[in-house]
Amino acid sequence: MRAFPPISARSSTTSTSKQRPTTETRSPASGRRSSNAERDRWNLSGRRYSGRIHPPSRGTSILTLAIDDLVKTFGEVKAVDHVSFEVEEGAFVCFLGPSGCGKTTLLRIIAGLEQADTGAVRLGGVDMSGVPARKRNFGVVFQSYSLFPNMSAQRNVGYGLECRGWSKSERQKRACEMLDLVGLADQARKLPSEMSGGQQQRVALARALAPNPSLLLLDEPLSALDAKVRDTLRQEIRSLQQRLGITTVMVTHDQDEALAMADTIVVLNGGKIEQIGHPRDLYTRPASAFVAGFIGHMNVLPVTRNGSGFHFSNTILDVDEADPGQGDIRSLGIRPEAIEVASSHGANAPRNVVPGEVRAVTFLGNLTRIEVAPDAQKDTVLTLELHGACDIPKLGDGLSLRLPSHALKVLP
Ligand SMILES: Nc1ncnc2c1ncn2[C@@H]1O[C@H](COP(=O)(O)OP(=O)(O)OP(=O)(O)O)[C@@H](O)[C@H]1O
Repeated sequence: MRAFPPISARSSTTSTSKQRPTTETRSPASGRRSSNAERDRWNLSGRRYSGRIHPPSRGTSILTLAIDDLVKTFGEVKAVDHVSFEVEEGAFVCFLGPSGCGKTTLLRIIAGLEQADTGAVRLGGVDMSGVPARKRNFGVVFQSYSLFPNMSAQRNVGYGLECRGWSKSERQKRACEMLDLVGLADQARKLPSEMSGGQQQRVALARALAPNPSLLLLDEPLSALDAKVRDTLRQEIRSLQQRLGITTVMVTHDQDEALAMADTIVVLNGGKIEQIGHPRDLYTRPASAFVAGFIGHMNVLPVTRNGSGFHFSNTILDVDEADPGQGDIRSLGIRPEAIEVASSHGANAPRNVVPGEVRAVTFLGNLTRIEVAPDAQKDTVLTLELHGACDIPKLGDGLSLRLPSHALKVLP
């Protein structure tokens, strides 16, 4: 696997190497390591691909995407508010955040479909500000597949190549290659109306990849699809992106999608970056209560603090976290899967044990989610998850919860 991280916050060290990063992938067929050329010949479903996908002709330079202090306002709304970061070539980056946080505006500025008020977008050190969208050689896939309804899948894929000067035979050959790549070789003559949503989005992806773009931009490409298709296509897009080594930026408001697909997630809130990091780091070390609540579920415990430690609901909580600091700490966080069931206790529960009452039990197949209202603080419901075959409590049961000191996080 390629060394990580592929993206760096502006303040961190940027890559100055001129060598293309080496990506090592294993052939799904043989399990052995593949060369770049070989890697190009698998299609979306991981099957051998019969044609040839030419890697983008970028020489040996690294095409780092640099977002430099971008600002975009619409009237009173600051959609993008001094955003800066860098994406190294070959990375898969997700913009994640609630509705209206500026994800799409940021992506559209990168694509050249929106003009920033100030700041710059650079690719491989070249300022793209004056370059119109159609000349940027970026592939873009939108939520609404945006296919021409009167054109076959093959013509849709080849369409963008015409204005790039490809001959008819080259276009046809390329379109067939690309449809093969996305597992639709046998659907080339179908109209979009004769295809499923998932197939149409594969055609849109094939069209975006056809001109060998230097950057792939995906704007909620899976949100119109049903859950099962979305899940399959999610894995296929990620696997294809890794095989082609194409730098990809995807907008999503679906945290599961971002966690499953991205090398790096940029969490946005109100036009600003809340945190940038590897999905695991965001989950285990959220930089703010906002990130903690947005990436997975986090139980937030309002606490007071005195000499003996943190106090929550008549319980003293020990926290391992190194030097939680002397600042004004008002809340601690703990993930549902980190909470354990303790043996029953009355009012004099030991440290880190919170007695309560079961308020909700939800069976979710592989796990059961339980909500517990602490006896001494009934308005702060704690959620925990029980896996496998274990005694599942019933509504109204008394249940004591252990909040391990190592799992409690100080929330800034
Ligand atoms: N063309 C526009 N004119 C006016 N306001 C706009 C325009 N485009 C976006 N906005 C505003 O800018 C802010 C950011 O919008 P944007 O579409 O980038 O958010 P988003 O995070 O992609 O949201 P969603 O997930 O709902 O698509 C919002 O307040 C939105 O209303």
